[in-house]
Amino acid sequence: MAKLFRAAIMGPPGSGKGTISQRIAESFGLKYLSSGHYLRDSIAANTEAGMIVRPYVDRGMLVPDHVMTRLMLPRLEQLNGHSWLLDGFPRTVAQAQALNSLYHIDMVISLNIPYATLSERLSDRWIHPASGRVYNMGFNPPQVQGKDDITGEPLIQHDDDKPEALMARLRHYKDVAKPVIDLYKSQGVLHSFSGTDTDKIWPYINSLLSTKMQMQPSEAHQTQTP
Ligand SMILES: Nc1ncnc2c1ncn2[C@@H]1O[C@H](COP(=O)(O)OP(=O)(O)OP(=O)(O)O)[C@@H](O)[C@H]1O
Ligand SMILES: O=c1ccn([C@@H]2O[C@H](COP(=O)(O)OP(=O)(O)O)[C@@H](O)[C@H]2O)c(=O)[nH]1
Repeated sequence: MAKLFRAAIMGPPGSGKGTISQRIAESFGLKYLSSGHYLRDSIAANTEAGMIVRPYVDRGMLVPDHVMTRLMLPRLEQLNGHSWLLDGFPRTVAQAQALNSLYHIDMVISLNIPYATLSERLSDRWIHPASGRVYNMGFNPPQVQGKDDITGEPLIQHDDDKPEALMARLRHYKDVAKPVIDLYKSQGVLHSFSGTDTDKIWPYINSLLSTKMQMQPSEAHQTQTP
């Protein structure tokens, strides 16, 4: 049976998590689970989960840990038997501890990108809400302006990508993420990447993943494989 690989990607808004995750999922066949996409989809579909999280997401506040873990852990259970990559979860130490109690995390990728780059990217970020595909008018523009390449559906911008909201989100990210990053560092699974361009960072992530995915211990040695 194929060896399973479990990873998470962290970084401030606009650091390229979604862009890099898309490449990792395509190149290495990992299932991609983004907490932000999942919550936004749930809100759009008016599900019970969506109604619970809406007040937080609308205000750009973190959803409480117990709600988040209750929503995300069953999603991971559905990925039983697959390698996966998480984006946006875990966001806090409590979430990381809940995840750690069930799964061995093989790798955490942390992205360090200068503020000016984040701000410039996000002011020009366009999203296809149904799939989460991201575009940027300079970096990876859609083939037809304002339309998703695959479905032709309209692209949208998030209100909280505007510079004023971004500054607050970044400050908040730093406070909350630091202890999570420290936790994964102490577990020896953290890999940090700095730079202003995903295309320059990507070859390093690609080669690291190629090496690590070959070096996986047998499943018998993993802490748990639910
Ligand atoms: N792990 C989490 N814990 C708590 N709340 C979360 C979590 N993941 C997502 N959320 C909620 O969903 C919202 C959107 O999540 P998302 O990951 O898209 O955040 P974001 O800051 O917009 O990210 P980015 O711009 O990097 O894609 C957050 O503002 C928050 O309300
Ligand atoms: O080197 C890069 C990487 C990403 N982007 C764009 O920057 C925005 C933020 O990227 P992403 O959504 O992947 O970041 P996240 O918020 O998920 O970390 C998107 O419009 C990307 O198309 C960019 O212009 N240059």
